[in-house]
Amino acid sequence: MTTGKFITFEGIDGAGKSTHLSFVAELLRAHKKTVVVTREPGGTSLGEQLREILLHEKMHLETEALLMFAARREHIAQVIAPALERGDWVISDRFTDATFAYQGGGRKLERAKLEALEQWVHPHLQPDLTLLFDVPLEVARARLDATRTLDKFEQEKADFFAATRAEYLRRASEFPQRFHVIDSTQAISTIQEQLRAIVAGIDA
Ligand SMILES: Nc1ncnc2c1ncn2[C@@H]1O[C@H](COP(=O)(O)OP(=O)(O)O)[C@@H](O)[C@H]1O
Ligand SMILES: Cc1cn([C@H]2C[C@H](O)[C@@H](COP(=O)(O)OP(=O)(O)O)O2)c(=O)[nH]c1=O
Repeated sequence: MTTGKFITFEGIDGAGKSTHLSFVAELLRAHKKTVVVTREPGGTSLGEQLREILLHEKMHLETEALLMFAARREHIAQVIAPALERGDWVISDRFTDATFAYQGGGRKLERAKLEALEQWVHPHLQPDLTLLFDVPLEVARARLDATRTLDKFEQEKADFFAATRAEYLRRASEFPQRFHVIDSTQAISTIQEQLRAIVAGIDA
């Protein structure tokens, strides 16, 4: 049976990943794929309720990591795994790399604890492709300030985002076969051309 492919979008807040999500979904639809677009934390009714809590309430660092993985467990069971089994393609706005980057890099939770949760929640599932939208912190911050009211994570300071970005880049070099790092300071149209080539490659 053909199974679909699993694509994740990652980057620090304001890097520009949401800007490119629907573009990639449309590219895949043009390649005759059935595409499911979803997000984390969220993607299910329970997950969206957990998202509200995660984005707005202060909590212990480990509670935050556990709730991210609890929402993810539900997301995989209800949305991601069934879609891939049907042969659909899944695009998720963030997945487990975000927990390593934000709770691990940004908040300094030990990597071994996150690896244990990852092994528990999805021992056999990894994205086929992870698009990491990378920008310097000042660029991300300026984009956020220009556009929206900031949630709990977006209000964090520069050193938090520096550590989050560094952990994303470290993971990109640890898993080069699935990561594509995109220089998100480039013009949107230039990035779209790169995405077109990447999507053509993964569908080959
Ligand atoms: N390459 C780019 N050049 C200039 N502005 C951009 C670029 N990518 C995104 N933006 C703008 O930056 C802001 C944040 O982008 P968004 O996609 O919401 O970021 P994210 O989802 O990564 O937090 C938006 O106003 C968007 O239009
Ligand atoms: C999935 C995930 C997200 N997050 C954070 C990153 C973001 O600041 C926030 C929500 O992500 P996101 O949906 O990218 O926010 P927005 O729609 O405002 O661009 O949750 C974590 O800290 N850990 C995780 O595992």
